[in-house]
Amino acid sequence: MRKMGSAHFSLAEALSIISGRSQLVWYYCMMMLCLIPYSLGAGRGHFYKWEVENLYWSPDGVENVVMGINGRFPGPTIRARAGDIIHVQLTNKLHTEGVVIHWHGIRQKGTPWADGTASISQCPINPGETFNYRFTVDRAGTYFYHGHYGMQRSAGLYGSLIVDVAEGEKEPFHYDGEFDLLLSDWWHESVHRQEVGLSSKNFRWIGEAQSLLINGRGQYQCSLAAELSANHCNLTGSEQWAPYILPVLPNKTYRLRIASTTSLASLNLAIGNHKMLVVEADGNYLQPFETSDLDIYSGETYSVLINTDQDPSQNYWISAGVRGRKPNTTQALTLLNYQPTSASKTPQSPPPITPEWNDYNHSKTFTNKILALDDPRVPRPPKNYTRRILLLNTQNKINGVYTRWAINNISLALPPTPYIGAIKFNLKKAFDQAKPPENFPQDYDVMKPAVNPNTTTGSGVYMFDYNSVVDVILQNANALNPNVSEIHPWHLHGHDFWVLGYGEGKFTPDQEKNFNLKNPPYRNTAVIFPYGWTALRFVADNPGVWAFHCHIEPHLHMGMGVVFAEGVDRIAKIPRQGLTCGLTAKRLMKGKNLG
Ligand SMILES: O=C1O[C@H]([C@@H](O)CO)C(O)=C1O
Repeated sequence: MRKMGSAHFSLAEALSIISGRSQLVWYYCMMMLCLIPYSLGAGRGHFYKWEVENLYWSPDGVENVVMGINGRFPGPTIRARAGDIIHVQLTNKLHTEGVVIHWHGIRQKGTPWADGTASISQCPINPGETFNYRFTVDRAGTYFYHGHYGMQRSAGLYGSLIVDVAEGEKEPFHYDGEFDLLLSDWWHESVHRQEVGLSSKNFRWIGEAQSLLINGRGQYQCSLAAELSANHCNLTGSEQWAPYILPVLPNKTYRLRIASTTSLASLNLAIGNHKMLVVEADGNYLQPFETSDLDIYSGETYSVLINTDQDPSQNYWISAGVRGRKPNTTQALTLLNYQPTSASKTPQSPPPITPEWNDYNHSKTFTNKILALDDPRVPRPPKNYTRRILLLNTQNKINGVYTRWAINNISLALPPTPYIGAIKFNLKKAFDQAKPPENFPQDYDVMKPAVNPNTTTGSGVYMFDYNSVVDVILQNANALNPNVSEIHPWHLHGHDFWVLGYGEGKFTPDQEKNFNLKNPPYRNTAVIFPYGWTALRFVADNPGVWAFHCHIEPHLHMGMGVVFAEGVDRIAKIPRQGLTCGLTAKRLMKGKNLG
C-alpha cells in the first residue's frame, strides 16, 4: 500500500484523521466498522512519503544548495479533490536542523496540530525523525506548501498544492487546460548567512534577490529575450534552470494557477498580447475582472483565464517583475508557446514592461477590483464584530543595536514550547502570560519614524472567544528611515478573512462607514500599502493556535507577527509526535497524559 509519491492509503488512516485517535481506529477497523464513514462519503486519501534534504541545484544557472523534497526542487505537486484527505509522511534528512511544512491556505479544521508552524502548532521535526501530516483539503482552490521554520521557505522548501472541485461539482467558469505557476525569488547567499545577518548586532540586510524563478527556474547569467546579443541564454531545455514553457493550442481557454512564495518580492505578472480574467484568489471565487497585468504579493494565489486567440504562428512572453521595492532583479521570463510553433522561436513583441515599482496607484486600482463572486460558496461577512484590535507595524531597534519589526511595539520571539500544547495544558511558563496590546498610542505619527524606536521582544497570545467575530486593523507606518514605508502582505493561518477595506494614513473609526460588507474578498493574505491601513474581519471558529504574520520571510524572522488562539480546550487529543520539545516534552517525560 505504501510507496514513494502519492498513493491511496488505508481506510484506517483515513479514519484516524477524522477522529485523531489512531489506535482506537485500528481497533474499530478490525471490527470492520471502518467501512461506515467511507460509505458515508469521506474523501479519498492520498499518501505521500517525503524526504526533505539539501541538494546541489542550479535554480538560475548558478549552482547552489537548495532545500528540496525527494531529490527535487521545487517539491512535488500535491493534487487532490475537495474533501480528500492528505497524508504526508515527512522525514527530515537535513543534517543539522529541524524542519516543518505549512499547508498554506488549508484551514486545518479539526487538525490544528498539522498546520506546520514551528513553535506554534508543533515542535520542529529533528534530523532523522518522521512526522505525519494528515489533514483534509475541504475546498477547491490554488494553494501551496512551504517550510515554516526559520527562513526555510527562502531556502527553497516549497511546492504547489492544487485542489479540484469534488466529484460531480463544477467550477463557476470553463477552461480547456491549466498550468501551475509557482513564483519565487532566489538569493545566491545561503539562508543561514542571511539569518545571521538579520539577527546580528551589526544588522546586515539581505538586499534584493539575484533572480526571480517560475516553477523554480530562472536565468541569472543570461537573458532569454536578448536574442541578438552575446548574453542570450544558450539552452538545450534539459537544464535545471531552463524555463518552464507553457505549450498551448490556439483558440482555447487556459487556467493559470499562480502562487507567490517569494521571500521578499511583490510581483507583477503579464503575458504579451493576452489579457487575463481573474477568477479566484486564495481558494475563493472572485467576481471575474479583466486585467493586462496582475499584482501578486507573497502568500497570495490567483487563478486567471486566458484565451489563446492571438496569431498562432507566434510565441508570447510571460514575465514577472518586482513591485514595491526599488528593483535590482531582472524580470523572470517564460513562454506561452502556441502549438505547433517551435518553442525556440523568440516572440515578436518584447516582454511586457513591469509597472514602475513605486506606482502604488496602479497597485491600489488592481487591488480594489478584487471582489467576491456572488455565489453561495463564498461566505459573506457578519455585519458586526465582537472585538476589534489595531495592529501597528513598525521597524524598531532593540537596545539600540538589533533591528526588528514590531507590532504594537512588541517584536515576536517564538518560544521553544509549541503554543498548542502550552495553552492546552496550561503551561504558564511556556510563553508570556501578559495580554499583548490591542492598540497603540493615539498620538503615534504613522507618517514619521518613531520618536523612540526602541522595542522589546515578546511571546504573548491574542486569545479570542470561540466563535467571536474579530476585526483586525493593520496599520502601516514609517520605517526607521524617514520617508520609507514598505508593503507588507499579512497571512493568517487557520482561517480566511474578509478584506473590508483599505485606506490612507491613520485609521479612524469613522472610516468604518466605507467598509465593504456586501462582497468583500475572502482571503488568507492581504497587503498593507505604505502609510496605509487594511481592515480585516474573521470568525474565530477554528479551535487552535494560529500565526498571523507578514509573509515577507526576513520580516517574520525580525519579529513581524502575532499569535492568535481560540477554542483550544475543544481540541481533541494532540498527537504526541508534535510535542516532544520544550515544556510539553518534560510533561511527557513525567508520564503525564497529553490527552
Ligand atoms: O526589513 C528591512 O530592512 C531593510 C532596511 O529597512 C534596513 O536596511 C529593508 O529594506 C527591509 O525591508
